[in-house]
Amino acid sequence: MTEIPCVAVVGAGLIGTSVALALRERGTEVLLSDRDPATLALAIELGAGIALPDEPGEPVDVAVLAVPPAAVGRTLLEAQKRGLARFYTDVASVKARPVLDAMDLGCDLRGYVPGHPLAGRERSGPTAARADLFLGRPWALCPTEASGEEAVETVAALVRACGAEVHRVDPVEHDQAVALVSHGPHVVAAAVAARLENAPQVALDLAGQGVRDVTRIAASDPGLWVDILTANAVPVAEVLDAVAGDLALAAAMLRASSTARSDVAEVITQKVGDLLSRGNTGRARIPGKHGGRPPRYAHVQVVIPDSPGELARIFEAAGHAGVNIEDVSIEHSPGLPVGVAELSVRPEAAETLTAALRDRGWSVPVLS
Ligand SMILES: NC(=O)C1=CN([C@@H]2O[C@H](COP(=O)(O)OP(=O)(O)OC[C@H]3O[C@@H](n4cnc5c(N)ncnc54)[C@H](O)[C@@H]3O)[C@@H](O)[C@H]2O)C=CC1
Ligand SMILES: O=C(O)C(=O)Cc1ccc(O)cc1
Repeated sequence: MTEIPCVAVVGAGLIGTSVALALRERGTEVLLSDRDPATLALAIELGAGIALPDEPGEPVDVAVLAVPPAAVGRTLLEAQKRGLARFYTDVASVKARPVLDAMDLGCDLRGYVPGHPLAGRERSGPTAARADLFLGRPWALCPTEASGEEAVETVAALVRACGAEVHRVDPVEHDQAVALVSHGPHVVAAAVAARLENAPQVALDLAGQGVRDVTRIAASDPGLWVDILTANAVPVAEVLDAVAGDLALAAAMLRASSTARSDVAEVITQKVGDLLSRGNTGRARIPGKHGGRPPRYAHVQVVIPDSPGELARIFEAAGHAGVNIEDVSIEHSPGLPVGVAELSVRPEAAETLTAALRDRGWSVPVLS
């Protein structure tokens, strides 16, 4: 496997810091930069690497440009001007536009291998970064005709070092594909969530897991996403037109069914059923078990009363049991006297933690 001893990451946000943390775990030296000094300081504090010196030095093996799509071309040009790296890649969610920008700006394309990890989160910045973000996830590499073979091999080795799987795709084909599986769904999630903006409190109180699942990505940074969507405008518009067509038909059928004779209403609702069945088929085609992310942590769920200090007591109990809590999230429905804390721990510690919490009287459901 190609060795990558030293990498530079330009843009120390969610993706840049996650790449840096993943590579640090493998012993790679990482030099970080960000135009925002506070972001850079935070990424360094999190152990993602050290600051890239202002003065140019020896080129690193690979520079990862983890900036918004519209900034990729210029960032590549500046990095190449200072001789930052032997090879360059980016992580932008669109590929054709940054490649065109790089060409227009006169960048050297031989060492540049455009890339895109299909893994992310609805949060931005280094504090949301995770070393395991890319484990088992697809990562598109879209070499241009100018990309050299050594550049492609070295960037592919970096992707694998992050735990991801390389998929070589043409940039235009990539953009059409992600319009369907990422960018279109993002706008649909935002449109569903936007319905809740002025929703009555009673509706919000009744919100269950379904609406949370459908709208999770609607919590993402609008500024970044406007950049992504406008850089992939036509393919995304085509997906949205198709979704809008299905929705318009469903709405028309439902409205007609409410006033139609029962035999006609049955035919009409069948049309709605057809859409739901097509949805079942499409959903089943998404790679699941085999294409999914292998679990790194076990999750222990604890039912917690909504009272001050309860979470602190759980952490204390975990500490007494010698278990380190790697992550925690809390699911809480307003108005209910209890919530559920999900504690992420190393798999070998899950049993100890479960026993310790049950001993102290907490309810720890068995997870299937
Ligand atoms: N958010 C996600 O889930 C995913 C994002 N991406 C792509 O990764 C890239 C970065 O996105 P995130 O990490 O989510 O955003 P982020 O907002 O967390 O991080 C971007 C960082 O780049 C810095 N930056 C912006 N322009 C810069 C410049 N010219 N020079 C140096 N630093 C600069 C910002 O200060 C910020 O810290 C984008 O191109 C995005 O399309 C790819 C996969 C998933
Ligand atoms: O949060 C999620 O599940 C995502 O799917 C995030 C995401 C956002 C942008 C990308 O280009 C790729 C992945």
